[in-house]
Amino acid sequence: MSQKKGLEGIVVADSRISSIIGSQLTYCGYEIDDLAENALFEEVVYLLWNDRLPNQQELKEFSDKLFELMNLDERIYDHFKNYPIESVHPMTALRTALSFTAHFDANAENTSDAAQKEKALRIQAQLPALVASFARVRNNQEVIKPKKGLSYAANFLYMLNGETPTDVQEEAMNKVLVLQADHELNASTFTARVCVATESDIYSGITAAIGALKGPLHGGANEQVMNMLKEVGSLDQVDAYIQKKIDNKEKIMGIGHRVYKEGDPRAKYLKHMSKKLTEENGEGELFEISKRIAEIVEKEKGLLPNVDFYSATVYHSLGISSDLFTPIFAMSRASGWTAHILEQYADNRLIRPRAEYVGATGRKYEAIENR
Ligand SMILES: CC(=O)SCCNC(=O)CCNC(=O)[C@H](O)C(C)(C)COP(=O)(O)OP(=O)(O)OC[C@H]1O[C@@H](n2cnc3c(N)ncnc32)[C@H](O)[C@@H]1OP(=O)(O)O
Ligand SMILES: O=C([O-])CC(=O)C(=O)O
Repeated sequence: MSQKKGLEGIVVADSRISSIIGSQLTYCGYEIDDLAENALFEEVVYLLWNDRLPNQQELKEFSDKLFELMNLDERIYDHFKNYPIESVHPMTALRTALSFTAHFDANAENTSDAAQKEKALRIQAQLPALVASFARVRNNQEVIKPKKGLSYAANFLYMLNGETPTDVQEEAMNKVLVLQADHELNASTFTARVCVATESDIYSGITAAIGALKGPLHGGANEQVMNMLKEVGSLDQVDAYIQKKIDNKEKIMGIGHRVYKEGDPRAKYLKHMSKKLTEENGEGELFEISKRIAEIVEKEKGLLPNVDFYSATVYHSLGISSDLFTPIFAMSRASGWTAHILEQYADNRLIRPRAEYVGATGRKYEAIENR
């Protein structure tokens, strides 16, 4: 296949934010394993935006500011009530809602460095509140405001469920957020960079990125993985189900990657977490089904699980509805999107590739009655 289809392997930017070499992923020079084991998601966001980890005082100020901005304008909570709620996918809702939040930001069009950073912070803070409040409004539940003193991960679960999460739940959510925060020039990040390279605003860049993440070949795969597991139903059905998909040349969701050919380094954490959490919930069979799917696809096609494969059962074990999986991915990836947008602004040039014309030539306009 020609490289130009899908821009495979084509380097189009210099970036200091994340790097993929073989199966090694780093954020600003820190290995993903180190950060997944030790870091709070807020620290990772700070790292991606400032190219260094915060000290204690900086982290406190940063977390306080995030908390402050998490409280949405009442009109934003209210606007969800005007959605034809039963039919709106949460990613569609998020795409609209994030765009709507720009209406409440007096600095939306301000292009100073300070204003751009402030907007990044505002977006990062508002996303969990948007996802959680949409989920509650569609279920006819009261919206829950963030609680002071909780981490970003815990506050999201609190706003979603109305209960402070257990340590195990908070740790799992934090880890998933850290693991998905950035990933070089994936499709949604590239989308964000293309958008703001026209000197458009950061809200437009993030709205465009949410749209790109939604697709099942990208972030939308996590929801499809859960649908597949439900469809398979039980361990004894896996082999026949997957063989049929392979025979029909259908893609198996959560498997394969454009860059990683020897395995996605994030998947091993998520696999481990999936095993632990599903067993604790008495749903160990879901993990066993996932593991068997991965074994068959590796044997038959030589393809390995990506970040979306085991994250599905991790989210499911946290009691999260499957159509919220991709919005949660967006909450995490917003940190990378905004980091890349700020990097693009700092050294911008319009992104405008070429296409090779392969269509008809030499046609002449013909009057409509003669066609
Ligand atoms: C956060 C993320 O975005 S991670 C990716 C999430 N997406 C998914 O999980 C969706 C399923 N996976 C896929 O569709 C692909 O592997 C992608 C989109 C991730 C990568 O795609 P590309 O690099 O473009 O690979 P491409 O789609 O060209 O596949 C190459 C070959 O492997 C096959 N293949 C790739 N992924 C899969 C899969 N999941 N199941 C079955 N076959 C697959 C293709 O059918 C193709 O086979 P062929 O050469 O016989 O036609
Ligand atoms: O990099 C990619 O193409 C997809 C991916 O894994 C991500 O966005 O995390």
